[in-house]
Amino acid sequence: MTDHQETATVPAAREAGGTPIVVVDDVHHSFGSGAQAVHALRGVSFEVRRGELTALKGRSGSGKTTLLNLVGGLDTPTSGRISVDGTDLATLGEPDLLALRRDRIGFVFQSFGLIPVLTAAENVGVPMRLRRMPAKEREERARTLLALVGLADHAEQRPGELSGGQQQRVAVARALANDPDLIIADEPTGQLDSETGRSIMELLRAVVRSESVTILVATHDPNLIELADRVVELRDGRLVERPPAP
Ligand SMILES: Nc1ncnc2c1ncn2[C@@H]1O[C@H](COP(=O)(O)OP(=O)(O)OP(=O)(O)O)[C@@H](O)[C@H]1O
Repeated sequence: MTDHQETATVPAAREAGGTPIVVVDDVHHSFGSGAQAVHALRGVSFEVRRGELTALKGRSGSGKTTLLNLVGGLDTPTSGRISVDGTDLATLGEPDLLALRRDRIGFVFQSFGLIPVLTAAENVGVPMRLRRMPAKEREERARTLLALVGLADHAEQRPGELSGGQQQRVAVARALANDPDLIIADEPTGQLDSETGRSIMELLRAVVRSESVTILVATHDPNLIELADRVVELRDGRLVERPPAP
């Protein structure tokens, strides 16, 4: 862990005085019931501070994806509370959750999730289309974002014509399309070689500053964790507590 990092226990975050954009409070989540139930999260509490890159680390099966899905409003916790930007997700109906996911949160996945028949620019334009942004404005913003991620010359290429790293750059541009407050990234470097993976993390690091966005990224790659401002570690569905940084 580098000097600037802290572990995101709730008291540490409060002491440091940052405003939280995500508050996870005693969240439990199980899949199935009875003897077959899998308790993926067993009482997790932490905060994600605005304007920071928080890494969520933990071995395979520790509950990272489950937690990201809950924070992104893709699933509802079995118990406990999650708020994003001051709104308790439990108070939102499906249309409001949909609007939150569309307008306030950008998602980046391990498998890129691009639409193969669309060009890079059209893929970046998809979230803006869903918001009914006029075509000209949409195209201009898609090009600006592709330039931001270093793909100005690749706007007309389809995903199959791009490398894995380039595809993930398109996905990062798409996640930024609606100017979100928060980006949730689940193992964004999992399908990339280590050098390309590091360049994607450096890109995420850069957009935290340039686009004033907050990022919560799950990864079990120790090399990538050092680029985070703050690290949250899950083990068997529980947060690993560490003493506060000196
Ligand atoms: N839909 C589901 N139904 C049943 N069990 C599930 C489901 N999704 C996840 N689990 C279980 O919950 C636990 C946590 O899984 P999760 O995918 O959140 O872990 P992870 O840390 O993201 O792992 P990985 O790094 O492999 O993606 C695991 O035991 C997993 O098998």
